[in-house]
Amino acid sequence: MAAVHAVRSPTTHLHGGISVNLSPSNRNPSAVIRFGRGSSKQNRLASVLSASSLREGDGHGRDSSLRAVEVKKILEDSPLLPKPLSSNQLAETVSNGSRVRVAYQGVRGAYSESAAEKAYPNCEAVPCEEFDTAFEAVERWLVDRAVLPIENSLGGSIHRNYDLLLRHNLHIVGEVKLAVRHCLLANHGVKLEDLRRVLSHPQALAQCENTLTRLGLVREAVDDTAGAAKQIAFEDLSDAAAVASAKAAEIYGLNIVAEDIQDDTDNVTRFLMLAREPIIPGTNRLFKTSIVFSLEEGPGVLFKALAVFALRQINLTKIESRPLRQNPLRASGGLKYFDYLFYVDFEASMADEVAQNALRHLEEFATFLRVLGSYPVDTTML
Ligand SMILES: O=C(O)C(=O)C[C@]1(C(=O)O)C=C[C@@H](O)C=C1
Repeated sequence: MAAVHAVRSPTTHLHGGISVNLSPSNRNPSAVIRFGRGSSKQNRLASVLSASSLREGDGHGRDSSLRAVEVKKILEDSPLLPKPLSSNQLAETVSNGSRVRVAYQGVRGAYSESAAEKAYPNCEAVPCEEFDTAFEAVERWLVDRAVLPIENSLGGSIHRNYDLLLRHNLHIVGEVKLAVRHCLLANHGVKLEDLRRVLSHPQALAQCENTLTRLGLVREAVDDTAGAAKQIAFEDLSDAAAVASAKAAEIYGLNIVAEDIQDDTDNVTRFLMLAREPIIPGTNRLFKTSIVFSLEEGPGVLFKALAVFALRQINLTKIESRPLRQNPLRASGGLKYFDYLFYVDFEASMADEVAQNALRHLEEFATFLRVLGSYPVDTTML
């Protein structure tokens, strides 16, 4: 593989984007939560209720039953009262009914922006500089949701997001799969043979390994694919191209020099939808559950852990191990072992008794276990 240089993209902060100062003193949820004046419905309710309390004592007459009907109607219509939750709705709307604000990593034209729009049609997609920032933006109520990549069919896992899932307290409320079709973008007038360098997100560079090697281009890693396109355009580079989407070409006024340059036509990235609250798992559609656990050291312990699913015919769709950072090495019998966290996705809803039994069984020998979310499977790519 040709050399990869780490280069930070120029100004990855676009208008409307988030670059939060993450110091604790900056916790100010009032920046996004507004408490408006009472609505006309509230005022109507208040006057009906005060009229009824003023006339307490005559509460069995015709007047009072009319008032009861009126109060019931106002309450039913009121946006202030929580509506019964349905597991389908929970992933898609915010409680005040306004447009969902969804954080993603990158700048406009990034694949993550398209994933956010696929996950929450009609949302306001909010660009963030880092994955970490997107997590924090949800936690601090600056946005309602985050949509972040977790794995790609060619490049594998996005390890950073596995680690952040554990460090933060968000819940997985859904997944979305996006077909990723990479283009080689350059300034107008620049031909394929003029190119010496290629800029992109490391995952995107890895997904186009064969084409980039064939073209003999030196890889330069930047924060996101669209950021690479932006840099090519803003610096008017004539020896460099970006691996990015056709949408990025349109936004930054670049020419598509080559299309579908990924190593396989089936290039799919899976993104997680994250929220402050979990959704209530259902059994009305295909659900998946994501968990993370750690185990004691010993022969066959991982085999036993995975057997709790096999015994119950539960299909595993993903397993990933990551070093346990706070405690990466464990000493036992004079030896030092690496300590791991295991992330497992399985095809069952936490509403299913069989899934609950499997986790109860796993708890018997896991040293730590957390359910990251139980959410509907994205079946659009099946
Ligand atoms: O750089 C982008 O456009 C992104 O959205 C990031 C990202 C990733 O992190 O995997 C997302 C989808 C593609 O797999 C390539 C890059």
